[in-house]
Amino acid sequence: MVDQLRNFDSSELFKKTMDIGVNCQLNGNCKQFANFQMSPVLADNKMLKLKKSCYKCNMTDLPQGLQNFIEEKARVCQPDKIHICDGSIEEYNALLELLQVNGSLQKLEKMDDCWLALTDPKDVARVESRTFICTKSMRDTIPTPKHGFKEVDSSLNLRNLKCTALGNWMSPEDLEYELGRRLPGCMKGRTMYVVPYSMGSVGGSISKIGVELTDSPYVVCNMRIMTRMGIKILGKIEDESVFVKCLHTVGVPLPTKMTIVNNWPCNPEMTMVAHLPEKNEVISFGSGYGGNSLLGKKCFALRLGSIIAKREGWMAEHMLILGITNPQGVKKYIAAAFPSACGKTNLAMMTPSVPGWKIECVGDDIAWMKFNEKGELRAINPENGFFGVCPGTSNSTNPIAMKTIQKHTIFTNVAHTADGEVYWEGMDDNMVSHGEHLISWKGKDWTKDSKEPAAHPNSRFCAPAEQCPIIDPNWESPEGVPISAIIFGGRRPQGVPLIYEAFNWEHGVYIGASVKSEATAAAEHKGKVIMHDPFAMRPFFGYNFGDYCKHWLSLSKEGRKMPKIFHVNWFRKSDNGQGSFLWPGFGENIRVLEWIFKRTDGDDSIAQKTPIGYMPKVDSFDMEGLNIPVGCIQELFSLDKQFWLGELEEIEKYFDQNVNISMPNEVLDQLSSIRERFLNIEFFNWHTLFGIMLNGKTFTIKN
Ligand SMILES: Nc1nc2c(ncn2[C@@H]2O[C@H](COP(=O)(O)OP(=O)(O)OP(=O)(O)O)[C@@H](O)[C@H]2O)c(=O)[nH]1
Ligand SMILES: O=C([O-])CC(=O)C(=O)O
Ligand SMILES: [Mn+2]
Repeated sequence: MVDQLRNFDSSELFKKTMDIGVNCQLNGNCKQFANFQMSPVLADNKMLKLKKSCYKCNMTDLPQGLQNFIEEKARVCQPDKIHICDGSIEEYNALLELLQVNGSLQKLEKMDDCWLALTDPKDVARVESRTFICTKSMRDTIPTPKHGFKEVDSSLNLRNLKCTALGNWMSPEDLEYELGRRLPGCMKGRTMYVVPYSMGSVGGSISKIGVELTDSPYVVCNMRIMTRMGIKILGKIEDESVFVKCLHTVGVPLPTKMTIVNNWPCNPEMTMVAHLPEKNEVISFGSGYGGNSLLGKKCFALRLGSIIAKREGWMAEHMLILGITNPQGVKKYIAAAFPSACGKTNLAMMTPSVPGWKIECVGDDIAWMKFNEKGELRAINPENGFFGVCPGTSNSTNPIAMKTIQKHTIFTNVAHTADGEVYWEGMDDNMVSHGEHLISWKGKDWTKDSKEPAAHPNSRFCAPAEQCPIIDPNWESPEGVPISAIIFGGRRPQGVPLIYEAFNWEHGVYIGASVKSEATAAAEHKGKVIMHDPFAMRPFFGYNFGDYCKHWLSLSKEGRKMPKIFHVNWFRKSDNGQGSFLWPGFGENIRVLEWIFKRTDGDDSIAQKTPIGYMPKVDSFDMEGLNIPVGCIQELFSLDKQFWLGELEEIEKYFDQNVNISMPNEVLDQLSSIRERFLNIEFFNWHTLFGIMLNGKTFTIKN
């Protein structure tokens, strides 16, 4: 029977009716085999029971462009079966059951329709070193570094990959070679799922369509949460040019001699995530995790998205979007870009500590933003769910996220209790009675005395956005919400104050270009080094960063209401970056948003000029009820001249070496102006409530 399956001619398949989701009897007829979903582990003739009334689709009725795409990839990847996803709840449940039967998912019995996947420990985060863009001209993708490319380890198995601090590039010829030794037969023994999806509400003016072919039912289930997925999308595909073509495979054809760990097939030695902007295509091989496999997210919405956005004059950014309402009932929207695992989900779902203020969530990771004909910047969240970091999420830090993830959620790499509840580092103690033993993300017995963490630092929840108790009423608005402010930020243990504001758009572009942050667990980086992460987009640029800066600069035009640009830092530490966080963060961040809110109203009485931008003035910053020592407040707002001169020198060197001749002069001019202002400090009014450190001296000047 299996042999029969192997031998079917995929082109035959396309002449047949794709009758999906209907109970079929196994009768050994290849033609019919092609036509339905069956679990490979249910070979005892127990059919996966899909309820009636699922989508019935004649393959030849599918849009021609889609038929061509499926056929082309099926010929190469040679799946045993093809399943066109209808996106129904019946299909979702059947896939969850399939994953449960084959041991890739466990049901979390104490929760409502919640599931746990434990991955192969080799496949736990995005692999930036194996992620690249393929264009004819290298210059389109990356700036040429002044002192040559990074050395590429031959163990990557990526021929002639050109690696830089601002992205990786491969030529079409080399890509062809690499695909040639990966794709042929890569889906043997598996089902190829066809996942049509929309980024943004279906039919919205900023929305776009993608189709992901994947051999991972785990990916299908997560895509159903993260995107609008299923047959409702098919009607939107008129021709080939309107959808982004995504191909994903775990890279483990069956039968296999490879050791499969945790029933999580993956192929780390051969993993690659390739983007082909000239073909509107993404090809991801070997990893099942997060941004490597849910191709609508980073690959489409950010990397290809940023290219499309540049071409069409809009922006695709790694930003949360929130609605903020003041005690008088005035509402605004703010977008914020922080690098991975630096607090976007937390800010987007914040519970304000100051009474009277309200936060509502539009999105927690990605924003697509476009100026409308009135000159307003309108933003949509192209996603449909949250793929959020678990560790650190608790009823005290992010109660809204905790409420969001109690049902219909897929968890990956968290710990769990014997009776089926989730657990991770930083979760409220009363969620799980301690002393009780847990099972760690590695599937081992775990107690609080264990040396290894219970959950992987990059463990994630995947939950439908509509479950968020503070989801914004306009979160699916097709024309998007109006953006009044853009915030940049990162983890800066030293030197960078809690909040400052750009003098103008060009200065804001410089601030975005100079974002730096301590490395986190969201990618493969080791240790706590401070890395450059311009616009929080370094791993996600689809094209040359110099051109990206030019694009941002070009957005400021007559007649447009340009949002004000800010920089925040929740992560400054005492003792020159060695001690504890100075700022309580989380719900207290509302105090910073309050200042930003007032600034977008044009309140000049609350700001003063410093060399790096506007900062809060005496008494303008709401400190009431904040229980932290005055010394901490002073340190949070202090500006150290030597630190900043060093910082500017380092950024200048980074631009010079890595962006080189691609960097627009406007950005470099901003850097020179900041240095100039530091060297001529008397130009500024230095009086602040908090005191400013200059040359190591502290001036605390009362107004
Ligand atoms: N100290 C402090 N930690 C924070 C704050 N906000 C978030 N964190 C922690 O930072 C980690 C990541 O936060 P997230 O909100 O999930 O980060 P993200 O930017 O959405 O991450 P990605 O999904 O990877 O893009 C969690 O452990 C949080 O608890 C804050 O204001 N202060
Ligand atoms: O892409 C991922 O795996 C998760 C994510 O949001 C990020 O890393 O920023
Ligand atoms: Mn992210």
